[in-house]
Amino acid sequence: MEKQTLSQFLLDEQRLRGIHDDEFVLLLNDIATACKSISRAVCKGALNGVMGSLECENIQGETQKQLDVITNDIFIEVNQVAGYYAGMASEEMDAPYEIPVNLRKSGKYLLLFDPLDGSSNVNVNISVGTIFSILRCPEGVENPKVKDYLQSGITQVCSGYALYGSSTMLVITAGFGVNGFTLDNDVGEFYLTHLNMRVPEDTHEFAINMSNQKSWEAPVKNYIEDCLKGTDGPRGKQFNMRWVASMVAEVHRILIRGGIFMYPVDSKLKDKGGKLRLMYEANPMSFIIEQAGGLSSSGRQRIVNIKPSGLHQRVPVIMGSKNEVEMMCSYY
Ligand SMILES: O=P(O)(O)OC[C@H]1O[C@](O)(COP(=O)(O)O)[C@@H](O)[C@@H]1O
Ligand SMILES: [Mg+2]
Ligand SMILES: [Mg+2]
Repeated sequence: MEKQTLSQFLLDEQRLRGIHDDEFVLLLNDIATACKSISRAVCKGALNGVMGSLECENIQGETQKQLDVITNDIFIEVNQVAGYYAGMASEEMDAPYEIPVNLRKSGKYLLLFDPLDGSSNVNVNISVGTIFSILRCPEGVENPKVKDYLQSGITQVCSGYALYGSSTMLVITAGFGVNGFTLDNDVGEFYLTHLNMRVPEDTHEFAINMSNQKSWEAPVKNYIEDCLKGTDGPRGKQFNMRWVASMVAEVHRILIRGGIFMYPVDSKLKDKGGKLRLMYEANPMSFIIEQAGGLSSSGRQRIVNIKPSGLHQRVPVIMGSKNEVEMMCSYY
């Protein structure tokens, strides 16, 4: 079988379907480059001396940067050079990052990202990832402010994630289905390995942090209770459970074999609105899941319809196999 690189795939889509402009193809290549670089940093693990989750001193007494910060810097550095973005916002930065004036060119887009998702897993060698979302910069805005980023998920031009697991994968959507690419480390290229990914409509596997059970809202409690009753309960089937504590790994599993992923609001999170961030996690992953035929909801509304009120806003998240998400939401 002929292997197709990410660039070849994007150029083919551009030529055959006329769906991307040159700038967009180049911009996705930069995202891929940043993810390759992060993959190297993550894979080096303790050899890089950056496994700690807090700033700490290495054996030479030098202050080490935590991997969250290193991956954030990589993402900015690689993606700002070409000048396609008017600005960037990250889970790791309080305020939007302003692109230096000498690097600003067309500046058509805004880039939002979670550079290291599942970071609590990094020093125990469990899969982590990077999540990104691309929005259009409002017309005529050269130096975007927070309000310019506060666009509903439905307006995303593109979103995706990189998963640093047993292999490194890049999974993207630009609103025309979802495609997955696997990094060939020998060549340093992402190759198309998962064409037109689809989430199976039914599942008997849920993912939720069960340790929060006593703090959940009634609909979540009732839904999980019914799942746990197995073949004798109202669902009439035995459920399996997974919890990696890396949203990227969880969503990837669901894309491959179906499932439902939930991080609902609970009494501990009520003041914050939820655990996961709308702009950096919930929206980009919802775009992917919906483009693959799944559903994504806060329990009360479609996530991509939420009008953001803040850059770091948090929301409840329920996403995955269509029929199971519909069933879960019916408990609300
Ligand atoms: O440790 P918990 O409460 O189970 O939370 C796990 C969730 O938190 C996250 O790790 C949050 O992401 P960050 O690591 O980017 O902060 C998700 O990936 C994951 O689903
Ligand atoms: Mg995250
Ligand atoms: Mg993170």
